[in-house]
Amino acid sequence: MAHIDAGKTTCAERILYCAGRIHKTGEVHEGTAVLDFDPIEQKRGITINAAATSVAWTPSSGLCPGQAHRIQIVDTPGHVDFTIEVERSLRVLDGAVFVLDAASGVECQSETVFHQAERHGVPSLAFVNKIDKPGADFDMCLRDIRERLGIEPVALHVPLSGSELLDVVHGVVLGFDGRAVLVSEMTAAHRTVFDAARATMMETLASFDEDVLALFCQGGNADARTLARAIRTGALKRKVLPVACGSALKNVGIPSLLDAIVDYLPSPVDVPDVSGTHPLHGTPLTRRADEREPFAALAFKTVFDRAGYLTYVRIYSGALSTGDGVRLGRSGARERVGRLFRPHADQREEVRTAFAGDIVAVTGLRDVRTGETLCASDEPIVLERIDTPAPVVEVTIEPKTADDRERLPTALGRMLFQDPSLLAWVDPESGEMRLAGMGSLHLDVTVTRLREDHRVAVSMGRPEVAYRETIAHAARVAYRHAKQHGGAGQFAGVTLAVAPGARGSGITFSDETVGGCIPREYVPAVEKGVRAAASRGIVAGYPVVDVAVTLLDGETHVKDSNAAAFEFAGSLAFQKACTEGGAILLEPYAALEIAVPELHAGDVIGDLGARRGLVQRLVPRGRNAVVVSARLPLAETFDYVTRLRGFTQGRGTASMRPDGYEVAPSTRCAEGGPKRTREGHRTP
Ligand SMILES: Nc1nc2c(ncn2[C@@H]2O[C@H](COP(=O)(O)OP(=O)(O)OP(=O)(O)O)[C@@H](O)[C@H]2O)c(=O)[nH]1
Repeated sequence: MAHIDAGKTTCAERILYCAGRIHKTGEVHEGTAVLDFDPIEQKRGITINAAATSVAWTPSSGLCPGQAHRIQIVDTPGHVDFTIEVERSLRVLDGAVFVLDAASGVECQSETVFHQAERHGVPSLAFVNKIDKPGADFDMCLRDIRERLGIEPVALHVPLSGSELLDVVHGVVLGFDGRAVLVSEMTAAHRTVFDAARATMMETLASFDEDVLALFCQGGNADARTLARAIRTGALKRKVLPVACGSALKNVGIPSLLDAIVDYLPSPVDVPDVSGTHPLHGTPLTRRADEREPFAALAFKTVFDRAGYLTYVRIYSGALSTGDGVRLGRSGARERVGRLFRPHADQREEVRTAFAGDIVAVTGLRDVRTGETLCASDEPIVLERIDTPAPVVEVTIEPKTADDRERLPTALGRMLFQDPSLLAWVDPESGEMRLAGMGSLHLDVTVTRLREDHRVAVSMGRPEVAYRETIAHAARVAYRHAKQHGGAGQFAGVTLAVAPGARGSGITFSDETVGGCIPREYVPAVEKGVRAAASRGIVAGYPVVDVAVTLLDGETHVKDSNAAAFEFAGSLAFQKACTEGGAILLEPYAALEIAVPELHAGDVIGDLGARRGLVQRLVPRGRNAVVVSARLPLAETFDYVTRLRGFTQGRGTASMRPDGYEVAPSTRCAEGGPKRTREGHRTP
């Protein structure tokens, strides 16, 4: 995982080469990388899909020399628009290699993905890539890791030149020639560098490892094994970040990176038991990564391919064989797996059985979406699902011909099934087809895919940001729903309080009723009604967020009250309360990082001011360059990169990520934002 262009794909290609999986390396910039196999990726020179593969690796040194290991690799995209690929990969991986560009250090998106890994409890290992590049600065990267990521780095290597590394754990010099590692003794000059790096390493490890601490206090030096063990403990507990370095392009440092993956990242058996819940009674359950345990796996990706749907699953416990029947964790539905494949980019190797720890692609599953649990029919479990980020940008799409119009629903249906960060709906007022995604690149790629993969040509309107709604102040309302003339009646009374919640808190619901004024079993129905109303919006049809809802009181009728009546009352009470609470529009914001030559910094800052941006930080980078960090409305970023290139003569680069919501200026609220209606437009 990494910021865009840090070198993930190049790194993964060299790993495949060094491990003997491929015999010739492909290049991203020539469109020949094995892992960027999709024609759209090759044309654009970026990764869009997370591609899975695996290699066999036998470390030559370290904690388990001579022991064969299998490393499963998922190469993720760096562009923020494809964040779902990172999210679903991190959800099922045991460790992450965090690739940095040695000349750029920790960039905006690197910070995001590192914290994403932290959120999933996934231990990381950093690889400072591109040490061959002019301006490469390994010490700056270590400083950035400490300051921006808030974790202590442990340098495993020190780059001696663009092609040689000093191995700080083993005290030798490493050179690289194709797949071979050339180990040589240190010279006197190397020794000075080594002593300083080793002392720093000992000091860092002594902060949590007793053995290293004892040696450190006596002024002694630890042997390589003691150090490696301490680094492993620190890395798995996420107390330190081991940092390897090299140049993927020049094939420097890759075998050492593979050794470090084996030594410092967890294997499936090191990962704590995977936890889930019983689908019926919700009781917590755990499973060990053991093939004798009942089968449990998580589907993390589905790809539509010539042979139908191909579902990628990570097996957590037990084993899965061709033709096995499986239960879907949530719905309890049964499906039968067809064939099993070990993926290698767009190639696959068929296997009969896969075990705990494996990542395999299976055919035959028709209704399995991202985040669905597959389990043994007699030992059901539901594993934690995969979070889907909310789309922030929308467009109108228009099929070009009658033929395209006819084929669009099927094609779009398949794309929505594969990509949970995409939404599509028909605007009930205008009858237009709307598409929402993570950014303009995401939508652009979707439209290209519709044309190239599904032969459906559509034109795309101007991208617009996806607004949200919230309330300005607290309110309290009582609502009574009574329909009691003739036949079966409907009665429910609900008193709700709404209050503005913290940004990013979504809708929180708490029940403070006493004395059984609303029977226990109807409280979830009230909550369901509230959430449904929130998703429909109050002022302009955008989802309502950041509201704390409290159920205070209610009324029940012995005969005429039921869940449907309470759901309806909850929904209406919430709508009324939000209207009284002054519903307002929120617009999405972006965090932006702009690297420019110093002489253009003034222009950049002036332009940001004109776009309602707030400059947060100005940090010098290398010689004569600065990095400007700013926050501005997402709507102001659509043509930013083109404009920036214009006024910096192509020398400025910018990267951004969505960064929450802020109240939209009142003029926009008065306009009601883009035209929306209330009913059901958000259903995919
Ligand atoms: N000088 C130098 N260039 C490199 C190195 N590694 C990769 N590159 C170049 O950097 C560019 C980006 O490399 P990729 O491997 O596509 O980077 P990525 O992180 O996979 O990119 P995305 O997946 O699109 O985010 C390509 O032009 C590579 O040739 C390196 O070690 N040194």
